[in-house]
Amino acid sequence: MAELVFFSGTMDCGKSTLALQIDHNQRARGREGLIFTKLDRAGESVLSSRLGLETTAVEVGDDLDFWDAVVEQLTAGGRVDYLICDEAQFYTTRQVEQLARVVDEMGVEVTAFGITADFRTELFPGSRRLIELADRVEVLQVEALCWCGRRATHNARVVDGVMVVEGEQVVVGDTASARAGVVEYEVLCRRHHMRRMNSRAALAASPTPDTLPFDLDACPLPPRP
Ligand SMILES: Nc1ncnc2c1ncn2[C@@H]1O[C@H](COP(=O)(O)OP(=O)(O)O)[C@@H](O)[C@H]1O
Ligand SMILES: Cc1cn([C@H]2C[C@H](O)[C@@H](COP(=O)(O)O)O2)c(=O)[nH]c1=O
Repeated sequence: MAELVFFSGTMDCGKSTLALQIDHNQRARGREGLIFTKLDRAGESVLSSRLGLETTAVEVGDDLDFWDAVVEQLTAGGRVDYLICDEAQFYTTRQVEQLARVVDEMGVEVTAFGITADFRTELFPGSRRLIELADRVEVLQVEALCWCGRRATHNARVVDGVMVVEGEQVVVGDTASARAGVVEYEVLCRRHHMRRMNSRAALAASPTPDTLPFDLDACPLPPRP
């Protein structure tokens, strides 16, 4: 029976890599599918992994209708066994509802991938609807790590080395950028996200440049805004 599955987690935990692997394995067995993405860092209509692999994909604009996209493919004589949907946090709630309908009424397997929450720890609309509707929500096996060694569970936005907690929900970016003024992201454990202690702040607070404060008491709480 077809399912709507949501692979969810922080940035940099291997979601796009898994999306490419699932597509590869399906194709290797003669199954045919459609690949979708939205606002991938590598550019329009590309699904890219930090491991260096990428593939072309359909760019999901706000007016794309998944039901219509599948019908169009079938009408043109194509087959659609599955959909791979990356960066699904950016999809609209209506689009996630269309995905559920594609599963239930067309029997097409839909696997979606996306970050759960934004830099303020608030759910993205697409992720919220996927959590509400998915048959299964899966956490990836590969652990992205906080600088302290704990499993990373949250995404921090960093500008010029400083963690920020205000701004637009959507700003495309990567987990490391050397360019000044450019938004970058760092994955953190909850403790360090709540303390607003990214790796740069931890380094500044450590007694020597080589020692990060693994002792939580050594991490000062930032002043309340
Ligand atoms: N040079 C590398 N060698 C081995 N693994 C790497 C390398 N660079 C990135 N990775 C792996 O790729 C993962 C990120 O994969 P990606 O699919 O781009 O993540 P996501 O889509 O979740 O943001 C990292 O967690 C790490 O395991
Ligand atoms: C936390 C957060 C992230 N984003 C953007 C940054 C990236 O372009 C994508 C996530 O991509 P990945 O393949 O999972 O690394 O989301 C954002 O726009 N807003 C945020 O708060």
